[in-house]
Amino acid sequence: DTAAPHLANVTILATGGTIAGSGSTSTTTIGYTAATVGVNSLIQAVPELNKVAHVTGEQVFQIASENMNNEYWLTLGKRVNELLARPDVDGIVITHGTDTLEETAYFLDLVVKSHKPVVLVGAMRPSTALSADGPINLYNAVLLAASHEAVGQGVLVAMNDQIHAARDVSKTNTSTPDTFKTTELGMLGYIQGNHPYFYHRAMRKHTADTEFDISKLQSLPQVDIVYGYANMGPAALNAFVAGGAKGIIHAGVGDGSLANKVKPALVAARKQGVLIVRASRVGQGIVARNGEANDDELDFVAADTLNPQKARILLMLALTRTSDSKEIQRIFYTY
Ligand SMILES: NC(=O)C[C@H](N)C(=O)O
Repeated sequence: DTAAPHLANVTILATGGTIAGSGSTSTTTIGYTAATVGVNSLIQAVPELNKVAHVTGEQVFQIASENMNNEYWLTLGKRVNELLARPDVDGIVITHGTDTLEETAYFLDLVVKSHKPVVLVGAMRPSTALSADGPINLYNAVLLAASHEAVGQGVLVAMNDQIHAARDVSKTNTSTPDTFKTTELGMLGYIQGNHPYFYHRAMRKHTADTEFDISKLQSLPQVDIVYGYANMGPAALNAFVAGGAKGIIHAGVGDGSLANKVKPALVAARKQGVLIVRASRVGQGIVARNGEANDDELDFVAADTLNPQKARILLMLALTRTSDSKEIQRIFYTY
C-alpha cells in the first residue's frame, strides 16, 4: 500500500458480475464467463486506486448477478452496516453484475444505516476485453466513495463517468457500456478529471433516515411480480398466490391499469391478505393512488414512480414492518 496517509479508507466488496468476468479472446464480449476474477486481481489491475484511497478488498460472494437473491442481499446489507460502523472505514464500493445492480443498489439505499458513501459499480465488457470498462468504472467508484461530496447522498451507482441515485437508475440497454440511465428524473452528476461533480440530490428518504432494520432478519417476505400485456389472464397471479406470495407487484400496462380478466383475481388475493401494489411496465412516470383504479375501495397500493423490480424490494421491506395497506402506501410515498 503506497497511498498517502491522509487518504480515505475505502473497502471494496466484490460480488461477481462481468466486471469480474473473463473471455477466451480480447474480442469476446458475449459468451464470456462472469464472476471468475477475484477482488485482489481487480484491485491489482488498477494501481491508480492507491492515489485516491487506502483500498481493502473483500470477496463477499462470486456470482453472476442474474443469480442475486434475498439471502445474498441480507448478507451484503449486514456486512455493509458492520463495516460502516467502524471509524476506520470511510466508504464502500461494491462490484456487482449489471443485470440486477439497480435492485441491489435500491435495497441498500433502504437498509444501510450510515451517511458514509456506498457506491455500486459494474462493467458491460469482461476484464479480458479490448477497452474493458471495468477498470475506469472501478477507479471512478473508489474516487467517489472516498469523496466528501458523496457523503449523505444515499447509495450511488457509478458507471460510464456518471453518478446515479439508486432509487431512479435503470439498466436500459442489454449490452452497451452506457446502459445505466436515469432517463427522465435525471442523474446526479459526473466524474471527470479525478473529481465528482454533483448537480442534483435524491429527494426521497434513504440510508440513515429509513425505518427498515435488517440486523435481525434471516429472510424476507415472498413478493412476486406479474407482468401486464394484451390478453393477460390471472394464471400467473394465481400461481404466485398459491405458491405463498405475501405481496404481488402488478406491472400493469400504461399507468397501472387493471384488465377485466385479472381484476377479480387481484381482489380475491387481497381478501386472502396478499398485498397488491399497482406499478407499470412502461418505465417512466407516476402510477397514482386512486388514478387508474380505486385503490381506496380495492385496498390496493400505488407504486408511484418505482419500477416493478424496485417496488418489489420496497414492498418486501414494508412487510417486515406492517401489513396495513394505508401504512404501506405512506411508505411508497416516502422512499
Ligand atoms: N454486465 C454484466 O455484469 C451482466 C452479467 N450477466 C451480470 O449481471 O452478472
